[in-house]
Amino acid sequence: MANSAADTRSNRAAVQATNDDASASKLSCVKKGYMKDDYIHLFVKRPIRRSPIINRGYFARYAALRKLLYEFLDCGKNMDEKSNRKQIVSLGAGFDTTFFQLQDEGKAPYLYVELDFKEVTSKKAALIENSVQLRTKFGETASISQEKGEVLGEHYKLLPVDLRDIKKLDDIISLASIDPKCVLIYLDPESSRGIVEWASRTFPTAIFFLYEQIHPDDAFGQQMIRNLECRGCALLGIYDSPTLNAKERLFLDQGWQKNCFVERLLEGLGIAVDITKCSRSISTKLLRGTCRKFIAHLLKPRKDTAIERLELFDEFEEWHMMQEHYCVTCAINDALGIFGKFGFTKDEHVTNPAPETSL
Ligand SMILES: C[S@@+](CC[C@H](N)C(=O)[O-])C[C@H]1O[C@@H](n2cnc3c(N)ncnc32)[C@H](O)[C@@H]1O
Repeated sequence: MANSAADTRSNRAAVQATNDDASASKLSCVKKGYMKDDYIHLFVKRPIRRSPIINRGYFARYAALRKLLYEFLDCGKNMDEKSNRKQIVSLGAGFDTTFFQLQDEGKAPYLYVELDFKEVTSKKAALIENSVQLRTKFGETASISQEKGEVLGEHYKLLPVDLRDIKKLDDIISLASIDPKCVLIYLDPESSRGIVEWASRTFPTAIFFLYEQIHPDDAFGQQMIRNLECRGCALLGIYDSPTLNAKERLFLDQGWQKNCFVERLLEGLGIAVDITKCSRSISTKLLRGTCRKFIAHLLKPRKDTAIERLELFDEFEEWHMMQEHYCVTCAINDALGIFGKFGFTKDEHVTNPAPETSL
């Protein structure tokens, strides 16, 4: 679809505003104790308290990405330092603070590149420039330009680009000095064939991580689409790959290697439950158990936070339905053979349990 036609259906400003929404939701989670982030408050003008179900949804997304991110950073540890230089490219990075957190944890990759619309990167560059806490993360030699919407440090780059402009993406790769060898790319919320194909062609040793919506056609899905359209953010890609299979095809057809996996988070973790197979009272009990296991899986090995005790929560059916409409795609190109069995570990299975199962 031509950019201008896509822009009419999915308003550019509204799409950019999803970033403010994401940042406010993250801050809400941080304030409730779901996760730690010492920086996100610097990017939020008006803090909002989100409902428990939204907090949990955000936390799940954060925890899933974090789990795979750490796994990626740990891959190839037996290689020499130079051949194992990891790079992360965040497509539609918004005001994400992962880079700052990884630095504090001593886990920052060799290069971290963030891309977004210029309107967003300019605001981010301004916020970085005006905060000592953020500015000092990039070293003495870094240059920050609000006007260009750029931050250029030795190990971090923030650059403006419209992701639909594939030719520009190639220019960005050379501008950011990205070595195509080993890269983690993640994208949300909108994917397109062009970007998936471009990434596969450009990076022979890479993992593409994508977290996004599926099943636009059932009642919950239709409501989800309506809500986003009302805000001017049509999910332009969802009808093109509305199911797990279609999502897998999208990546395989665009050249990603076969060991790509696409899963609903619950299935990825081996804790999916088919609630149509149990009575209502049992299903509530099961869903509560699934919810608990879901969080426990995502939190491993962090055992210090009992997420369940943070907020009163009893919307298990709605939570389950919501999770059924999001999936994680991890597409892998492994020319260097370093990713092995990359992915979620499925060590606990509760699929279609017998009705008498107690949790
Ligand atoms: C929901 S926000 C997510 C921000 C961040 N990744 C996070 O998790 O907090 C989506 C971001 O994608 C950006 N985005 C969407 N379409 C884009 C495009 N065509 N080019 C550049 N950025 C885009 C938006 O501006 C927005 O900042």
